[in-house]
Amino acid sequence: MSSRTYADDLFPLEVIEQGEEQLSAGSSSPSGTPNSVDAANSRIHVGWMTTPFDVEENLDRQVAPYCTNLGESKYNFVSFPVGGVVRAFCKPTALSEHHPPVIDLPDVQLANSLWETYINGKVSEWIDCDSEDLAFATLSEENLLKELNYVCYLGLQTMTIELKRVNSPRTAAILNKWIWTRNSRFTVWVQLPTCLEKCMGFNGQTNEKSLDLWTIWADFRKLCGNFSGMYLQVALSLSANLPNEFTEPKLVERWKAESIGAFIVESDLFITGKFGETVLPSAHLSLLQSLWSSDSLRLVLRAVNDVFKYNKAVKFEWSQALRHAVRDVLFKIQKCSGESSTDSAHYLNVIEYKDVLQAPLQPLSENLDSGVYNTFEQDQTKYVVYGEAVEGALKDLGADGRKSVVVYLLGGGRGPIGTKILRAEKIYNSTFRKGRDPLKVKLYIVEKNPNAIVTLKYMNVRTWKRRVTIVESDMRSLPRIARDRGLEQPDIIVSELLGSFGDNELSPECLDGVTDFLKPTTISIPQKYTSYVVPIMSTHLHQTIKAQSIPFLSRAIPSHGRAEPELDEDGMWIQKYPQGHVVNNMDQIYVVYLSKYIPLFSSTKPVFTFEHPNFTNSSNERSATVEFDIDRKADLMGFGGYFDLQLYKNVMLSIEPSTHTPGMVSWFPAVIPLRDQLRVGENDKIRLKIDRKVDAGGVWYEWHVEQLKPSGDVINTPLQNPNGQSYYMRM
Ligand SMILES: C[S@@+](CC[C@H](N)C(=O)[O-])C[C@H]1O[C@@H](n2cnc3c(N)ncnc32)[C@H](O)[C@@H]1O
Repeated sequence: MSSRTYADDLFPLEVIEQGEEQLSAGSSSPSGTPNSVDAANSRIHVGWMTTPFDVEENLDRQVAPYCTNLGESKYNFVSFPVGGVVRAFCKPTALSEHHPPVIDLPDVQLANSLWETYINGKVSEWIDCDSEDLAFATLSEENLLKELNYVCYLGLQTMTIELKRVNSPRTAAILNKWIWTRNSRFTVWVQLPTCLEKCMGFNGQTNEKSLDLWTIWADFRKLCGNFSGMYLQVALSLSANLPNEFTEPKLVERWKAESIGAFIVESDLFITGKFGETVLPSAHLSLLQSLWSSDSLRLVLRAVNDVFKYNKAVKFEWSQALRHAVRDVLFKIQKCSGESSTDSAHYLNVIEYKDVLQAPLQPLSENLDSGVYNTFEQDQTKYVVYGEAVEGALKDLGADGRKSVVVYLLGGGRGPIGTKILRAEKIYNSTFRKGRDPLKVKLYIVEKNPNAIVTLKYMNVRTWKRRVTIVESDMRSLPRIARDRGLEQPDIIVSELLGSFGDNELSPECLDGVTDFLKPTTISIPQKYTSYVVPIMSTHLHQTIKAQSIPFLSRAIPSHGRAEPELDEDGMWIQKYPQGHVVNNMDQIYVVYLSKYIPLFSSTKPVFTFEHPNFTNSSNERSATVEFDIDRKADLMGFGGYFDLQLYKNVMLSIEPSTHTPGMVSWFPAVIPLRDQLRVGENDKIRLKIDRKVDAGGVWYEWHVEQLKPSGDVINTPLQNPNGQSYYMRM
């Protein structure tokens, strides 16, 4: 017995090497680097779609040698009819008395693991559940179910079904029921042409003028209940003529917010490049490259004639041309964006957080743990800029020659900003006092987390030479404590109590609590912060938020809403969700390192602004209406939320995309979801109406969207998070 495996037999490692050099022409990547030809061969998976041109006698029983042949031409998998080629390619007209050939693709010809890994099951071409011929539609439905069952029987991981029509409600109904109710998971690739003329039912009438392929797909996935993009994906089949929606960037972009599983490329698309190599035309190449978001996407070659049936070399050229088209894409994106290049980003490994939902911290009502503080502290950028702000304030105050400045750090955590304040004193003295009459900073650190106080005391002895007065207290009690203990009033208060949406960690409420203790001249660092929003599209995020569920043993973990867990009649603790779990999921604000999304407007717009000190004691309740013009058909999932922070004068920190502080990873964007995706159209106006409400126990946002159609029609989405039932920031 040799040590060869089944897989080696099917897809041998020995491959035809001619053409490699030619294919690499123009590439600067040395062989052996992550994007070398060899690496690309194993990293980028190209499949072969079986068509009637492949059919040979007994092919349905010769799957193993057939795959081996394709493996020699560097195809990693095959999209093969799940019922076999005899059944798949029979003409609908030839279906004698509505009896199609039976499924006849014996399983034992391949090991189970090979079906799983190497075969994508293709639904028979003649199946058309939405045919106008109702008897044929019914026959198709029955047979689609048989093939879905056979996909499960073979244990395939992926299958492909072609979307043939502008409207496919019956096909969607079958799939919708299947994916939601069957306890067998495989990924469905919905094959969609990139030209409307290929869709049955399209006749170019005026009422279809606004129809596009994105809408056909978006309607179909909606009919499938927007099932998880892990299991329901679109496979774009690139056609020779690409309509506007696949060339105009703002329309192409929408696909970045969808779950794409594969690209199907027809063999007649290839042209000869300037070195005589096989390449894709530039429009197709740029479409493919702009949507190539991950090397786990699949490419599938579909031959459109049998001219090259026995020509392995040409098949090989096609597969390599496809790999070549995308092999450097991610490498270049990472290089351009400098992703993960900063020390902070590297340490935090931000890439791992892509599209992961995080609940915003509530550092006021909950005590942070050491690990969370440690994570904050990796982002040196934030602390450096805080240090610069304090230097600016010391310079201004110190200009009158005073000998001391009283600084309170409010919410000190483990003290990193304290260290920056003392360093600012040193820098100020060496720059402006030159060793004469040095300015002394009297530093107080106020912190309400008793655990962090342990660290602060340790830091005081070890690092700050006992220069710091540590006050273990909620800062809102500081005026009273200061009176009792005779503490001096601050010249400067420094705090960092900000969340991804600015005020959502209750900085305004905390800082208002110390106002009585301030001098009229006290400087607050920060002086001001503003939140911003932009409408976003992301089917993936919508699905992810909706799909969150609570395991039994977590049933009493407190929600983020107003209600608290209670002891149930059965003696077990439980957190109740009278509003329903899905509403609870959708009515919260999340923190997300956004990746699979697109903004639907060119810039953000401001929402709420807070200034400190708030000597006039003005209310922290807010109400804002933020309006955006929509320039394309899209599904609005909600809003990306950001903030910027004016620390002192022109010293700023920002996560607002156009002014983002370089290298700072302390805050990922906030996401304010809508309960359902809202279909918006070109020239619609959407208005986010958002309130910040405050009561004795806490703060919450309520929001909804008003959609104004060009016709004058107005659609209102339901009010979200009424009374803070799902998201309530406790004081
Ligand atoms: C976001 S953390 C920042 C910690 C630290 N300044 C840093 O930048 O690493 C906010 C800190 O403020 C503390 N905090 C929040 N509200 C407070 C309050 N009302 N009084 C005192 N400390 C508070 C929290 O316990 C936490 O340590």
